[in-house]
Amino acid sequence: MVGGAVRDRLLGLPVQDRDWVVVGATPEAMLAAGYTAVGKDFPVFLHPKTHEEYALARTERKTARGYHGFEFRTAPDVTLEQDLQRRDLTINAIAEDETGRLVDPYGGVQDLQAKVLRHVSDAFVEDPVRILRLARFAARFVDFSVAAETLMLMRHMVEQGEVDALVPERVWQELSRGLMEARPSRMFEVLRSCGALVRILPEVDRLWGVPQRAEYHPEVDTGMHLMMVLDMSARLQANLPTRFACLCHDLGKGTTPEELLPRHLGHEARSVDLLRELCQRLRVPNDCRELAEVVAREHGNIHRSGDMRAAALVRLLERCDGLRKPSRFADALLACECDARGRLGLEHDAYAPRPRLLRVLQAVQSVPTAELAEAAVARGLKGPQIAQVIHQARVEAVATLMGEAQELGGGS
Ligand SMILES: Nc1ccn([C@@H]2O[C@H](COP(=O)(O)OP(=O)(O)OP(=O)(O)O)[C@@H](O)[C@H]2O)c(=O)n1
Repeated sequence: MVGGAVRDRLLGLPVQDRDWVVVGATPEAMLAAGYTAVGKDFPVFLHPKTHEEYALARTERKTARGYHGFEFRTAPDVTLEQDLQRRDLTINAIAEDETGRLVDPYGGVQDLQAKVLRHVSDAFVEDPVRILRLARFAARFVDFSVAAETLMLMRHMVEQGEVDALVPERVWQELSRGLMEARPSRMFEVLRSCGALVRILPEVDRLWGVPQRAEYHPEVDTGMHLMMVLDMSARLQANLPTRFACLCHDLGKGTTPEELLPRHLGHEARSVDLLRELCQRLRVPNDCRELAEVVAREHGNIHRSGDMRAAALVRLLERCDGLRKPSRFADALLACECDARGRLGLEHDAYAPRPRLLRVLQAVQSVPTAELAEAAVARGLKGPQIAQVIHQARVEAVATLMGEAQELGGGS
C-alpha cells in the first residue's frame, strides 16, 4: 500500500482510497491473475474483488515541458524504492506491506512527525503539478511547513517556466481542491512564496500591497483581506462555488487607478470583467463562474441592503435572479458574509443582511405570481403591465415583511 492511504493512516485520519504498488510483475501476469487494466497513461489495474488500484512499480523520466511530457518504464526489475523515489513528497512516499511493515527509504515518517512537506528527490521537478499539489497539502495539513530546500526548488521550477506549461484543467483541478481544504489561504501563500501565483492567477497576486480604507478594512491590505475571506469560507463550510466567488469578489481592486486609493470606486464591475477572463483561461465550471459574477457585482449592494427600502430590495433580488435560483442566491449571501467577517477583528460579528435577505426572498416567493398574472390577463392587461403588477405585489410583500419586522422589534 502506498501514497495517501499510508500517510493518512499514520496521521490517524480516515483513509479514503487505498493505492497499491506491485513489484516483480508484468501486465500479462496481472491480467492472468484476474485484474482489469484501467491505466490510460500508466499500467494500472483494478483488483477483481476490491476494485482498488494496483499500479506496476515504475520509474519516470521527463521528455518535454508540461503535463504530458513523460516517459515511464515499468519492468519486473523496477524496485519499490525506485517507485517511491519518483513520487512527490516524502510523506507520500511511504509504503506498507501486508504485514504492516513500513518501507520508508526517504524519511517520510520523520517528516510526518516533524510536520514538514519535503520533496523526495530531484524527480519532483519532472511534474510541475506537484507545486500545486504541495500548496494544496499545505492548505489541508495546516500545521505543516514547507522545507526550505523544497521551496527553493519550486522557485527554480517557476523561473524555468514550468508552471506556464500546465494545462488549464490541471490547474483548476488542484486549485479547486485546495479551495475546499481547511485553510485555503495557505495554498495561496505557498504559491505566492514560490512565484507561481503571479503566473497562474496574476489578478489575485496583484492584490497584495493594495490598500483599502481602514475604517471598513482594519487589515488594510487587499491580499490579506482576501485570505481572511477564504479562510472564513472554509470555517463556514461553504461549497466550492461560494469559495470561488470569495476568491474573485475583489479582483477589481487590483486595477483601481492609483489616485483613487485607498478607495475603490467601481471595483465591482472591474472584478466581473477580470473574473470572466480568469474563468475562460482556466475553464472554470459555469456554476462557479455564475455565482462569482453575482457576488462580484452585488456584494457592496448586499452589504448595504439594510438601508434599502422594499422596492430596492426587490430589484436587488431580481438582479441576482434569486427567485429562479434561490440556492445560488443563498450561496451569494454566504459569500458576502465571508467577505464581511473576513476582516481583522470582525470575525465574530453577526452579518444581518444574510438572514434578512433570506426572509425577503421568502416573502417574494410567497407572492402568487400565476394567480396575479391570470387576474391581470382577465382585466385585459398586456405583457409589461402584467410584469409591473407582479413586481408591485412583490414590493408590497416585502414592505409588509419589513413593517412586521419593525413591529417585532427593530427590523433586524
Ligand atoms: N503528481 C503526482 C501525483 C501523485 N503522486 C503520488 O501518487 C500518490 C497518489 O496520488 P493521489 O491519489 O493523487 O493523491 P494522494 O496522496 O492520495 O492525496 P489525496 O488525499 O489528495 O487523494 C501520491 O501519494 C504520490 O505518492 C506523485 O508523486 N505526483
